[in-house]
Amino acid sequence: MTTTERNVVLHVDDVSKNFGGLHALSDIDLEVEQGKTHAIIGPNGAGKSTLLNVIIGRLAPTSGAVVFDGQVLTGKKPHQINQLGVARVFQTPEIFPDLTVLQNVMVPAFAKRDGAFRVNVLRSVDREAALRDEAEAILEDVGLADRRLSHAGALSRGDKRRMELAMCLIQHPRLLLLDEPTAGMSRHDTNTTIDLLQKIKARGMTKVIIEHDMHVVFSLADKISVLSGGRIIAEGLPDEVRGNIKVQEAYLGGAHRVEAVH
Ligand SMILES: Nc1ncnc2c1ncn2[C@@H]1O[C@H](COP(=O)(O)OP(=O)(O)OP(=O)(O)O)[C@@H](O)[C@H]1O
Repeated sequence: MTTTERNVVLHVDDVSKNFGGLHALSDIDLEVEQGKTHAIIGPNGAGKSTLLNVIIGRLAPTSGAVVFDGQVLTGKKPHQINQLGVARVFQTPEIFPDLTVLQNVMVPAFAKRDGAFRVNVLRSVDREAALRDEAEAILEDVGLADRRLSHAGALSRGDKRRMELAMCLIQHPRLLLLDEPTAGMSRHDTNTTIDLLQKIKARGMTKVIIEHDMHVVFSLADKISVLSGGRIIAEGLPDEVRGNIKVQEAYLGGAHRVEAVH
């Protein structure tokens, strides 16, 4: 089947990234289909965050290119890539600690609309009742409605991550990149986030997710790519990857089975 028939929206084309003499990524090819959730797993230091940072323009690849929906992202700045409909949730949430939770969620919507953060953004925030209604609905979705008037800096780590997810969702991204979205969350909050991400999937949003928690991976992923030592060593449907002996060996040194990681 050709990539057009499969409706591939994100192509990572032969990407390598060196840090000095370290080959963090070598010859990475990845295809992500419209509306699917593609998980990237692998041991610590495998190159997962580096790959995500190359996709969003935070790092320039040493060679190769990233193409989203027919547009070459490589060489564009992160905010330009964001304008094309690509949003991301980082391992360490990037938030405005002195603003309220509600204001934090509204700011990215203005940034997307205006192309950049404006000095008068807070004045605009007050005028935009419709946007506030949407932000409140999204906060309801992520389970933070009752914290909407709290200062963002006062939130727990898990709540900050949910707020950052809300900051992404209000941009209505076509591609959402998630770097360990449930890190720091309790099992209950993790399951709530899985439910939310499944709901988003039902709306057709394409997602790339980096995750160590195999419960999250196997709950959400349509396809899994396994990175080890900067190379993709296996790729396929969750059941194919689960049973792949190379993955068992590389991912866990052969000590455990992938499905045993919780
Ligand atoms: N800015 C940098 N400068 C030098 N080396 C780096 C840089 N960023 C990452 N590396 C190295 O590149 C390799 C891949 O790192 P990366 O953070 O992408 O791995 P990862 O799979 O995301 O790991 P983890 O699961 O621990 O987050 C590691 O050896 C790391 O030390």
